[in-house]
Amino acid sequence: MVSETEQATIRRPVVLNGPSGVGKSTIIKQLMRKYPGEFVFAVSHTSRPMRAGEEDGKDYHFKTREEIEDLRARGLMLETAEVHDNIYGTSVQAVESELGTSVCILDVDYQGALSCKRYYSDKPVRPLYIFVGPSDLDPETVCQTIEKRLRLRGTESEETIQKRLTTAGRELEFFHSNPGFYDHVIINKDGALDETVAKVEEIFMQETVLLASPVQA
Ligand SMILES: Nc1ncnc2c1ncn2[C@@H]1O[C@H](COP(=O)(O)OP(=O)(O)OP(=O)(O)O)[C@@H](O)[C@H]1O
Repeated sequence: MVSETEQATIRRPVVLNGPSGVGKSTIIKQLMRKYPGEFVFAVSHTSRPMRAGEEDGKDYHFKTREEIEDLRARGLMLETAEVHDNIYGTSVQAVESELGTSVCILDVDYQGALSCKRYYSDKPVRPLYIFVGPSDLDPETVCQTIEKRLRLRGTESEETIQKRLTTAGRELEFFHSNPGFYDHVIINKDGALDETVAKVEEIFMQETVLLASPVQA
C-alpha cells in the first residue's frame, strides 16, 4: 500500500499487453538498455518450467501453482492469469517496491491488465495501459505475423505455438470489444523495432510516465 508521503514521488507503472510473440519483451529490453536504471521489469511469478538460459528471480519467480495460489489467497497478488495450462501473476510487492525509483513495466495478458485496472481503481497510482500489435490488428494478419515470429524465436514447441495463437485470438477479441481500455496502441511492424521503441519513448514523454496523477477527491 502506498502512503500519502510517497505519492509525490510515485512513477506511473506501465501495463504492456499484446499477443504472444508480438515483441513485448524485446521492446522492454531495448528500453532498459537505452535508459539504464530508469525502467524495471515487474518480475512475474509463474508455474511454468524454466527455459534454458532463464534465471529465477530475474526472468520470472518460478514457483509451484500452490505457492502462487497461496499468495493470491492472502491478497498479495496484483493479478493472476491462467495461460497455456500454467498460472502466471504479478505480486503487489513486485510493483510497489519499485514505484519510488523507477518506471515499473508489467508485461501481462488482457486478464492481467483487467485485474490491474480493478486493483488500481481506488488507488492513487494510475498506470498507463498500452496494447502492442504486430500489424493492422486484423486477427488473421496478426496470427500470421506472430506465428512467424514465434517460430523464429525458436523457444516454443508446435503445441505451445498453437496454444499461443489461440490465446492471441482472445487478446484481439478483448482489444476489439473494449475500445478505450488502452491509453495507446503501438504497432511493432516487421523489421521496425527501432521505430516502435522510438514511438514508446514519445508516448512516455507525452504521458509523463515519470509522475503519478494526484488522487481525485
Ligand atoms: N519488429 C519486429 N520485427 C520482427 N521480429 C521481431 C520484432 N520485434 C520482436 N521480434 C522478434 O519476435 C520474437 C518474439 O518477441 P518477444 O519474445 O519479445 O515477444 P513477446 O510479446 O514478449 O512474447 P511472449 O508473450 O510469448 O513472451 C522474438 O524472436 C523477437 O526477436
